[in-house]
Amino acid sequence: MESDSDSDGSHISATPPRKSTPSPPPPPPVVVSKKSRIRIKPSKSKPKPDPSGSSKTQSKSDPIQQATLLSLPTDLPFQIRRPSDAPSISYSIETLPAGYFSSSHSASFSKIRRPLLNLEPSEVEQPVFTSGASDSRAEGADLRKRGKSQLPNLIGSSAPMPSVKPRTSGAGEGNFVKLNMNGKRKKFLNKRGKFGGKRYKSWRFKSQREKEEEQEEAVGELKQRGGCKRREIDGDAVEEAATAARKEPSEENLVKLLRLVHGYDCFRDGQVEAIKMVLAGKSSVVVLPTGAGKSLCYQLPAVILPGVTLVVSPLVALMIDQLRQLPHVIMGGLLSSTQTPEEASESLKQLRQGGIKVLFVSPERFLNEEFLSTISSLPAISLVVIDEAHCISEWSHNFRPSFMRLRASLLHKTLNVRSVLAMTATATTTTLDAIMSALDIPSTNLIQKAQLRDNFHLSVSLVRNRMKDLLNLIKSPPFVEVQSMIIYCKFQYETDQINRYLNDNNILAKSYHSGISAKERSYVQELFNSNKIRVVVATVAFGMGLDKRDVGAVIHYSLPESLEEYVQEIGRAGRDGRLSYCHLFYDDETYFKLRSLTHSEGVDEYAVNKFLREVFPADKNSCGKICSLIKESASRRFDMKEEVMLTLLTRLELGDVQYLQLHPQINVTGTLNFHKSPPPLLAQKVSAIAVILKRSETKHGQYIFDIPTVANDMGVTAVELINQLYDLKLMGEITYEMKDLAYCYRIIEVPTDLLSLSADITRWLSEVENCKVRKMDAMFNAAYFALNLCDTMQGCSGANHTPCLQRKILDYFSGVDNADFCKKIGQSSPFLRADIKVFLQSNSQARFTPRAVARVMHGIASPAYPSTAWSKTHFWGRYTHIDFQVVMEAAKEELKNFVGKDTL
Ligand SMILES: Nc1ncnc2c1ncn2[C@@H]1O[C@H](COP(=O)(O)OP(=O)(O)OP(=O)(O)O)[C@@H](O)[C@H]1O
Repeated sequence: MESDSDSDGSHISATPPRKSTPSPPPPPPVVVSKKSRIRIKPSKSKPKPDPSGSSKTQSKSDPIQQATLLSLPTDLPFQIRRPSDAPSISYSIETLPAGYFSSSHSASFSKIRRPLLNLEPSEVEQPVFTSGASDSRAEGADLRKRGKSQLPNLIGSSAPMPSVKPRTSGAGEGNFVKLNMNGKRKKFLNKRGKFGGKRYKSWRFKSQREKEEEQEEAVGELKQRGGCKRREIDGDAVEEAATAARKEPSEENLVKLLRLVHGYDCFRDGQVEAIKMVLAGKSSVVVLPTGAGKSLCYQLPAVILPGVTLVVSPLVALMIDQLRQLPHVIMGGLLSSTQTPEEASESLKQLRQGGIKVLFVSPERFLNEEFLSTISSLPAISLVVIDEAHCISEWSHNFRPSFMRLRASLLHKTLNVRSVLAMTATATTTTLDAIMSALDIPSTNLIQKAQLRDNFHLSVSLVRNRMKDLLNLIKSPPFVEVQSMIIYCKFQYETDQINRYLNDNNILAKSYHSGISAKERSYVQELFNSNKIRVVVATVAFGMGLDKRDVGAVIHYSLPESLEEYVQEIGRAGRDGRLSYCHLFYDDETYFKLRSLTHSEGVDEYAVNKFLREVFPADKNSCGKICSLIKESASRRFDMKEEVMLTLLTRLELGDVQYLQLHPQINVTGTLNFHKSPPPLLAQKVSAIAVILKRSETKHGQYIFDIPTVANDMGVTAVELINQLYDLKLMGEITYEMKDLAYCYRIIEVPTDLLSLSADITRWLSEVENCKVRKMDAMFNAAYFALNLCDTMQGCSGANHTPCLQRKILDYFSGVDNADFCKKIGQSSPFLRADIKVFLQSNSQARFTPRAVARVMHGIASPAYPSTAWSKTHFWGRYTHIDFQVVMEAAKEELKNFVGKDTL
């Protein structure tokens, strides 16, 4: 999810020849300027290159796309209406006829309304506040067409678990289109006539292009669902069964409800336990394997419990998928940063009015005052679900600082939440401890099953000629029989290369990574789901939450960064319970590169201290002030990735002492034009304008100002100021633009001893960095062990390494540390010091820290030393095989010796 290996690191080249090259340009000066925190002058923004590259042209001439579009049904069951006199908000609500469900206990069954959200599934929810003034929204996905498959219960032991069925050629059942349950044909009701199909309630004119995109997306959704019709649901029966289960949550009553709501016959392993725990109001952690059906553990309670269920998810795309997968009796909603403020307000309004039963939110929402006050004013939050709960822990493979906000104190005390359900498929014992302590969940409330399904056939091989090896693998049994497969790569450029290579070899494939547009990504997913392509070649960006049941194989073209990542990714295969094949290619070189990348977020005490000095102004009276840190420029100044800065700020907010309070990210540089009243006249009426006139610079008749500065003067929050400006804009008085996305915060307490605070934080960050390295080593060692050291008596044979890999994975999750048997990484090199010396001499105009030098030697780009400039040096990536700490130590020594240099 968060891993930058999707985008970073693709620059890493093989060790270049030793020859002298021209010196790269010096990095930006590493001088801290206080002015940089509050910027008045707008910086010239360069047009950004289209990350999708030529994807648009490509998709137009794409034969698969053309074929798909040509075969579109002409009688699609939806209409698109857009009145011309519409304000610029856009959402759509589906309303079932009143009385479709009669409910006495809550609004949840009275009608089913499904908001159509105008949003793009971006990779990660960004905690951003965007002004309505400058919004342009991507097209929405139709979230209503969610045909629910009715499938045999194939995974889990409480349910009848068939012996793992082998995958036969063409056995792909397709996704989502299973309609047969218990051998009986279920009735499906086409709601088209009844509900008038899809009704877009949209009050804004959209461009022709937008309309086309919207149609394509809706069609995609329909196709993704395989044109599946809805199951008829008897609302009264659901209501009756829910009431019975509320009164007596026996397994019998729960199964009755399960049949009605989900169409399944029995629960899978762990589900009943989890559901009973939730219904008893006990907070719990559920650790079940991928594809085991964790979502059902909150979906069914949501039908039974009277209040709202909040589901916190790390990815917007994941939230959208989960919203789609909600059973039809549950009214779902979503709050994400991709919505306009109006859309978000509409969701909150619906929430307040009882129109939403399950709300998907990003953890960043817990920064938003309006959201928090709405939540705390609700009569009842029955349940908060934390999906992918490992994100809470810095010891997981996917730590999200924003998840730190979800602590027991906030959830229980401030928001009065009844119980919390934390769910994950991949948590080590250390991660689990961290989750349980953050959420205050007793160990008795842990529901944990084996973290690996038993329908995987795992194999490993050493890379010789990677592309050819891959092709041979796909063309030989059992992979040649597999209808639907995913190939995971580390770098975006690899996915594109392999995609071309496979298509050249008559294998229908598409690549998927965060560098292509959201629209194209969902298009690829749609082609895959409808079995129009056989292979998706993807980075880590593809996968989480992906529930295509008939994926029969996952191939790792390069090593994952941790066993958690490996387990998550192979977990996309075999979700139909059949045997699925997972092959891993590995080699030392990739391991070295990836191990280097685990150091890309490391920082030194020096940088942390510099950061803290800028976060906390020298001004003694700064408590209570709103400050901001412009992300892009600060990232370069401190040579810190944006995520690292956010981690630091979150720690300053949520650590032992609360030094600051984070606010939503906003663009902090405003440029204002007056249109009706003369500025001084308007200033007499509106205090915001008076302050802006006082605090702004004028340039070409425009007023340029810093939003936090004006907000501080007015004694309001930045968001309140923006709302005032927005009102003036609607009145035609002004127009404005905002830029320079920044972290915003209010200072609560200025630390007295910055030095020791820096030392503490740095120690913590370096433990996190080491933890990542250990994860990488454990992954490599498991593969190495399977191939080289495995005791074949344990059941491994030939290409089958299932028994030993399974054991390694389970040991790893249960905390058995057996990763130390293979030490591939070098601890010394005779030429290292000499090379560093030459490097420093040939770049004498630049300033370095030991870490900056080690990064160059390891081929790791950083904000102040970008690969565009530094990968040209022939030392770039030359020492990936030597431990990063060893290189850093050597750099420290050389910097000390380097006469005339600031050794830092
Ligand atoms: N009791 C059940 N019987 C049959 N199918 C079930 C049952 N429970 C869940 N499923 C189905 O199993 C599939 C996987 O469920 P879900 O997406 O909740 O898995 P998950 O545990 O969240 O997996 P991941 O961690 O990989 O996201 C879904 O299609 C779901 O409908």
